[in-house]
Amino acid sequence: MLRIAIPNKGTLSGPASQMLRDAGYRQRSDPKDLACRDEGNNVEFFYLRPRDIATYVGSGDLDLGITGRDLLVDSGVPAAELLDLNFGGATFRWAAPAGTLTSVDQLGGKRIATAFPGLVGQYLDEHELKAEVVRLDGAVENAVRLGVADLIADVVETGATLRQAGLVTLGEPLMRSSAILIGRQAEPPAGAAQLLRRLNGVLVARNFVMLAYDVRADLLEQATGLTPGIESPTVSPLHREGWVAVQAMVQRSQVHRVMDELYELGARAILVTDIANCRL
Ligand SMILES: Nc1ncnc2c1ncn2[C@@H]1O[C@H](COP(=O)(O)OP(=O)(O)OP(=O)(O)O)[C@@H](O)[C@H]1O
Ligand SMILES: O=P(O)(O)OC[C@H]1O[C@H](OP(=O)(O)OP(=O)(O)O)[C@H](O)[C@@H]1O
Ligand SMILES: [Mg+2]
Repeated sequence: MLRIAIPNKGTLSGPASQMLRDAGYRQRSDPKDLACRDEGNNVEFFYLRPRDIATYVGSGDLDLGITGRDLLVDSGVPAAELLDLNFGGATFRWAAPAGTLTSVDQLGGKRIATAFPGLVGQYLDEHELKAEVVRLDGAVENAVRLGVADLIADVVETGATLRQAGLVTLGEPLMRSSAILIGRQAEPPAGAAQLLRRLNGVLVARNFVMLAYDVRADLLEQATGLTPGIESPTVSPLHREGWVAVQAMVQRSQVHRVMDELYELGARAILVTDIANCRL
């Protein structure tokens, strides 16, 4: 039975369970449950702190896990990223009170508050900078005004927490994070192929829609140029002489532009449908 670690609390917890549900797996019904067996799919889920998940997967005690890329790097555990799950996106950034620091070259000798000392330490080593890392558990944005640090390094999603604390970001992000599926090594463990196929199916279903339209046959080349699909568009004859029906997958983020361009070309009956799931 495949044993998979997923976040029990926090930002990644709900979306991770939802993605697994969308992929056809059973999930806990009580948020206090710490494990859930899905006999039909031969999988058991263990609900753990996202920060601890790399430890269980890196040691080989669990086969796979869902955690944040920043948490994996921070842990220092040599586990491998198998798949970007495309939720829980955030950057990890330096921030300081406005008007104090202007460049990351000034980090040397400063006190840096963070809940990610591994990630920050790695950056400082790589850039041959010496600074004091003040390890905190959370609410890191308070550290500067309370006097324990000169700047912070923390997760930034909307930037609202930084603004409220009077902090501004400094330099480029240390990293861009999102939820990822991790394994002990780059080669997925035995029995993981079905899970990976299903998760990829959910990712594609979320990112693409199915577009269908009718177009004059002499405009088909131009129309399919706008909707090349993933492999190739499906073209079917229409009862109406000289017209064809086309179906193709289109990126959800592009669909309105593509519909406008198809309409201008002369396509009609342009319909968009959500894809519930797929295997490509
Ligand atoms: N707005 C956000 N706040 C915190 N973490 C976020 C946010 N958006 C994405 N993440 C990601 O979620 C992971 C942190 O999750 P974790 O559960 O450890 O903290 P949390 O969601 O802040 O919960 P808590 O602090 O209440 O324990 C990291 O990978 C981080 O990049
Ligand atoms: O850019 P934003 O959208 O404001 O989000 C980022 C903030 O949210 C998280 O804090 P959380 O609420 O989890 O509190 P914590 O610091 O105690 O973990 C994170 O640690 C940042 O402080
Ligand atoms: Mg938090």
